[in-house]
Amino acid sequence: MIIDNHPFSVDQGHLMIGGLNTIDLAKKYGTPLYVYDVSLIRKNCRAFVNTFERLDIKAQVAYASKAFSSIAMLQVVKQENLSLDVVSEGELYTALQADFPVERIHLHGNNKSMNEVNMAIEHDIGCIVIDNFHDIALVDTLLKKHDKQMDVLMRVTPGIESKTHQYIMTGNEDSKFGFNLRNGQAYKAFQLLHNHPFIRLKGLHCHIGSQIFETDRFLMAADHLFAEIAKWRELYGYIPEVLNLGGGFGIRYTEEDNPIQLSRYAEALAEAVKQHAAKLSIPLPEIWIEPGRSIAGNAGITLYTVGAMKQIPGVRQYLSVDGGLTDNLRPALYQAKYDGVIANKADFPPTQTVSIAGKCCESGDMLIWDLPVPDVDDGDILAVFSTGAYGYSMANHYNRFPNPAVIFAEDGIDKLVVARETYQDVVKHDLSYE
Ligand SMILES: Cc1ncc(COP(=O)(O)O)c(C=O)c1O
Ligand SMILES: N[C@@H](CCCC[NH3+])C(=O)O
Repeated sequence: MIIDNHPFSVDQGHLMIGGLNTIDLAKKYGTPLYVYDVSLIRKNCRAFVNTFERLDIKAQVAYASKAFSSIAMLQVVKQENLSLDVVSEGELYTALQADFPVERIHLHGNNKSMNEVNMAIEHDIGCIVIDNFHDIALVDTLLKKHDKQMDVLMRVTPGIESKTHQYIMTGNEDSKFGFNLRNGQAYKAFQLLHNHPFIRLKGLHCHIGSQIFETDRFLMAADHLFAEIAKWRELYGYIPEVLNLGGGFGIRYTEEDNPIQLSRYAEALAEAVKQHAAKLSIPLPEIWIEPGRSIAGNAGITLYTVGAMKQIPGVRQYLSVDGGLTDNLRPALYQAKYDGVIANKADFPPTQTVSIAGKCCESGDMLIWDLPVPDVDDGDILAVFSTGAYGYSMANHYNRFPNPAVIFAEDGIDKLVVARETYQDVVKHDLSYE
């Protein structure tokens, strides 16, 4: 049985993932628990890689590790031959611990520190994405100090409002990211970077936002980028080797979402870049993309144990679980919607509508509003779907909750890949004042 397009089966009423029974996993590892179907992570990686291969286009698919970074995750991404986008020393450190090939790591960030850039240069990572004039000065100084050269991309802001939540738009005019194309900042930055003695400007980068369903805004971004490239080419003879069009490809969280197939994003971008390059009579640049959510999102679920239930007659039935905004901040931060199922009654017909509350001391700590469910008992297991991206990675310690464990499930084998935090972990940096 397929539930709402999520490729999870049901066996004797129990939700299965990666060939494993979610109820057994909840018993073995406790809840809340993040569980990933590793074969789905691999399938998502391959959807992009295979499309570019089929189109015979030189490309790099860089997993945006902010979506979910852990050593095991990056090892899977490495096995699938993807590249990697990191935005901090912590993400870069995790990549190094996973023994990720350094030449395929790209460093982002709108306020890179000296330590971050030093670490990137010392480890000879593949490329730094220059975001602003502060970055240019920093990278210039540190490359001189190390007496090294480095490939960079220049991140530009095309001034496009993507159709998504305001907090996750990044290509609009009023954005903290990148050099604005419209007001001439990008052109100024280009003049500093072009023919620089240590910095090799390999091309341009643009990321318009996250959880975007249509291709039209990506194509619009490509139009803006090529208009600028045409100018730089005419004035300086510049030809980009790489064009990075970012990530942001939308996924299904609930039935309201209608994402297109991942391969169609890749096809649309490839076609647009091909056409523009032909029009300018320049060689086809290598196409890089940076999917995060579309690699990890649908592959992950979170299991919770149901506890208190509160009925307010004529108003609402609250059903509280043992996690909440500490393991999934997205509903509280973006009013994000999720779908779920009572995992030990996965094929039971719904008899009521409930709202799933977290256990944090916040009225806004609601995971799902109005979920149809069968009769629910204390101790039932709730599975929330599509929590694989920006769930664990945005987990926090509000109310001093320890972070949950992460399990990888593949071909019927479960593997603990991030241990559950203990209360000792929670207080481990606290110092006494007695
Ligand atoms: C520069 C950059 N690249 C890639 C991503 C990944 O986005 P998504 O997870 O939506 O694919 C982000 C996040 O929005 C980003 O800021
Ligand atoms: N954290 C966001 C996406 C981050 C985008 C990164 N620039 C989300 O959960 O939707």
